[in-house]
Amino acid sequence: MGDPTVVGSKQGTDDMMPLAIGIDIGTSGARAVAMRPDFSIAAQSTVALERFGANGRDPAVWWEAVASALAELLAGIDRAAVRSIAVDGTSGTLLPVDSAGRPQAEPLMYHDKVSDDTILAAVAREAPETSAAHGATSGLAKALWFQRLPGVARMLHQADWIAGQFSGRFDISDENNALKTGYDVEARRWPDWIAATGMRMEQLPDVVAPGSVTGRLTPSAADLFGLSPDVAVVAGTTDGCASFLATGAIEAGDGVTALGSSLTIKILSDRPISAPRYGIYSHRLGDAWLAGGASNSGGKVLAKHFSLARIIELSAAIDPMTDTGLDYYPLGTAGERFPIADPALPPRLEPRPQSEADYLKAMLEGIAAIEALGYQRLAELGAPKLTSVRSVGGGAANAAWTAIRQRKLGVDLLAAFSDEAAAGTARLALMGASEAGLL
Ligand SMILES: Nc1ncnc2c1ncn2[C@@H]1O[C@H](COP(=O)(O)OP(=O)(O)O)[C@@H](O)[C@H]1O
Ligand SMILES: O=C(CO)[C@H](O)[C@H](O)COP(=O)(O)O
Repeated sequence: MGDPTVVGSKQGTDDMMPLAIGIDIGTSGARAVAMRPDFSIAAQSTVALERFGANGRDPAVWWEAVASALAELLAGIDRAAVRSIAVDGTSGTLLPVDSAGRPQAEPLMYHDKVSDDTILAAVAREAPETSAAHGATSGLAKALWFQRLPGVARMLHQADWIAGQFSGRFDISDENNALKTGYDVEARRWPDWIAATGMRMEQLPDVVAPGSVTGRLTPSAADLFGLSPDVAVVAGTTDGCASFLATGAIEAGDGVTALGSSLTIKILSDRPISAPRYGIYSHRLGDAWLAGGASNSGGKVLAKHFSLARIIELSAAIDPMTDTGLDYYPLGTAGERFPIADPALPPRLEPRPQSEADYLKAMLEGIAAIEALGYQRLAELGAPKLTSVRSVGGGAANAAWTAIRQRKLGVDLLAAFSDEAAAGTARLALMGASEAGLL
């Protein structure tokens, strides 16, 4: 992916270097990053979804937020320098569209569950033990649910649909988004067992590697943003993979922990590791693999008990070098995906100490223990030895938590090149522009 140490963040229009744009459509908003070929960031922008209404599951709201973030980004750079655009989105969010890309139902978001027993039984029966398509939140379960609707031509992931607004293509996805919909990333095709679940194969999107060019801007998208119709649209990825790429981690054994609303960990591996019994799956990136999983623990649990201001205030009073010994497993509600896959796992947040700072500290310790267990499970299953961890997400800024994690993980915690998923996706946009000879 190039040398992540070549950095230098400069805002403005003072150079004529070509630019690639990465767009991240996430749980709370849309972000855009313009990146130069040396991976330095020329400009970035953020727009909250709520600016366009409270319904974060309305594709029209996603697009308004993306269009607004892109317009803001383009106002600060030379539009003629833009060569390519790629998009990442929440992993496992699916929507059914007609042949013109019009949504045929409200999307099912990444955390939505399909509760139809026939669908879940069909996937459980047909999917190989190692498939990431198992479970009620999988993309495949959602596709099987949606295919009952009339008028559906294709199932698209959130990132595919946004990219389609740029390219006019509503029939294509990337290997990372397709993983949880059952795509076989080792054989690089939709496997035959999917048809046996009852899925209409023609409704699944074509799949290409992240970073491949899928088309050019439509004349209307080019007009809307004042960009050349030669700008390449490049296959993107999931938000989790994009966050990994943004950090600049490139060596086998490099780990990345995302301390956002949830806790996601990934390690760069020379082989895929798949163990749905622990919620572990592997995304493919070229000939390397991002092995890991996502826990339901994380910042959302902290936010249930403390305001952000209180977290910051209390964290300053925490001594990270001692342990409370409370052994919490912080969850918002019962149910965990990784490193323990148990839909009924209860939260463990007792006994409650008198001091509020100790209560927060015990939660931070508990989340750090889940993170350490996650990396340990990956090692047990054959992942390379963990050599370092880079951190992204809101919790990465908490110094007391970082010190607690350092003790529990026992490896160097390194600075991330960027903690914006959009910067990881901009790297894919650069790959595509390079492939198309546009740099
Ligand atoms: N200083 C902090 N210490 C601990 N947690 C924090 C801190 N700042 C933010 N958070 C947590 O990070 C989460 C937001 O992180 P972010 O990466 O923006 O989330 P998202 O996954 O929704 O994109 C919130 O749930 C919040 O509780
Ligand atoms: O919880 C999520 C929603 O933001 C993440 O998308 C997800 O857990 C990470 O998935 P992946 O590893 O496939 O990128």
